[in-house]
Amino acid sequence: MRISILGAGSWGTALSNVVSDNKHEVILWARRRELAEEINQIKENREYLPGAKINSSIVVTHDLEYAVKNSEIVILATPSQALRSILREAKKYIKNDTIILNASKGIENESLMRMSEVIKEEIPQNSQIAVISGPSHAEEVIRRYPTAVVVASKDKRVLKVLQEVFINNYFRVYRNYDVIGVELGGALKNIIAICSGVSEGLGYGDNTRAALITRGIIEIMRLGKKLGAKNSTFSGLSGIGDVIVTCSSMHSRNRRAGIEIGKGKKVDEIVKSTKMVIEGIYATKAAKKLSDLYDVEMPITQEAYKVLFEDKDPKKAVDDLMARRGKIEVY
Ligand SMILES: NC(=O)C1=CN([C@@H]2O[C@H](COP(=O)(O)OP(=O)(O)OC[C@H]3O[C@@H](n4cnc5c(N)ncnc54)[C@H](OP(=O)(O)O)[C@@H]3O)[C@@H](O)[C@H]2O)C=CC1
Ligand SMILES: O=C(CO)COP(=O)(O)O
Repeated sequence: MRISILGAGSWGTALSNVVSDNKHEVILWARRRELAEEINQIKENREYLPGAKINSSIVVTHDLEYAVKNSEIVILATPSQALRSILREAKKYIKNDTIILNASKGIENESLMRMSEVIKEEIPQNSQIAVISGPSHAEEVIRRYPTAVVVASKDKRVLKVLQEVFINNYFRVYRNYDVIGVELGGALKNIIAICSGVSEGLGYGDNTRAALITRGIIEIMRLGKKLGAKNSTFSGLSGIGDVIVTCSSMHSRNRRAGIEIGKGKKVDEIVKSTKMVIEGIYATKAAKKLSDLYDVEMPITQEAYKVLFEDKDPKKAVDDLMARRGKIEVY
């Protein structure tokens, strides 16, 4: 199949290699011409995944029309807040029967929409929309470390096609019909990953991380339920699986940002110091709004918002979480 991947950051590059390993024709779109040319030349994305070669058959281009035209699958692997604008440019080249797969993990801050909702709104005539999510750091996928993810779509045929396209001996793909749950898990776990980092930066240990992971997934479930997700999805790869990996991995940009915040660095400084996307910052903004809008109890998210956007002292945020009245352990 001819597969286009939009976004030549870490994830787009790693996913390109997976489908290329499975012998598909892969075109990777980079927004900067220089980056496209460099990857084509040295067969490595030195900026985002240094030290890992990509397959020589992958074509990297800056030409969006060339990238997208005639593709049977288009994968969106850009930061979530940029997805709509890229889709607006690309949609005139996308055929109505092309499968559109969202690989980005976020919620649009303005509209509070999930990425598949943004896709549906921009390309209403296309119903073959899906999402891929799960515990999958690009740095490990590019090195072919065994990884398991989930694809979700309402369309049974689309799910089968995507599972077949991605699955191989190091990339195991499960199917799920719960698009809402899979997408929300991927977006909201980034908030908990930042908090886990903050806790580490403050000098706290494994108990605190385990508490954040467990109570964090409960917050995600509460909001998910309100938004129409299935509870069981959050015990899967795109829920607890992704919370675990991002809260504990040295690869997680969200966790690393949290560590810096816990050590006293300002959020603006952290964002300026990296070209890599820290999705949890945007997810916190969206989730706080959703929590208020739907009256869903999300104390960790609310404290994360205060730390990220209202300059609250992270130590005080933890103290305030611990000082909440005693409760029964219920969802
Ligand atoms: N990294 C990972 O392991 C995983 C990431 N994801 C998700 O994939 C998505 C992409 O992340 P990832 O690949 O890691 O990102 P990176 O931080 O590695 O790279 C960012 C990419 O986005 C591009 N970009 C940045 N801002 C814009 C913009 N305004 N418009 C268009 N393109 C832009 C950059 O282009 P340029 O180089 O020109 O600045 C670069 O290609 C995120 O939603 C992330 O959560 C999902 C699973 C795993
Ligand atoms: O989603 C990811 C792994 O599953 C990537 O997490 P970070 O964006 O925190 O690096």
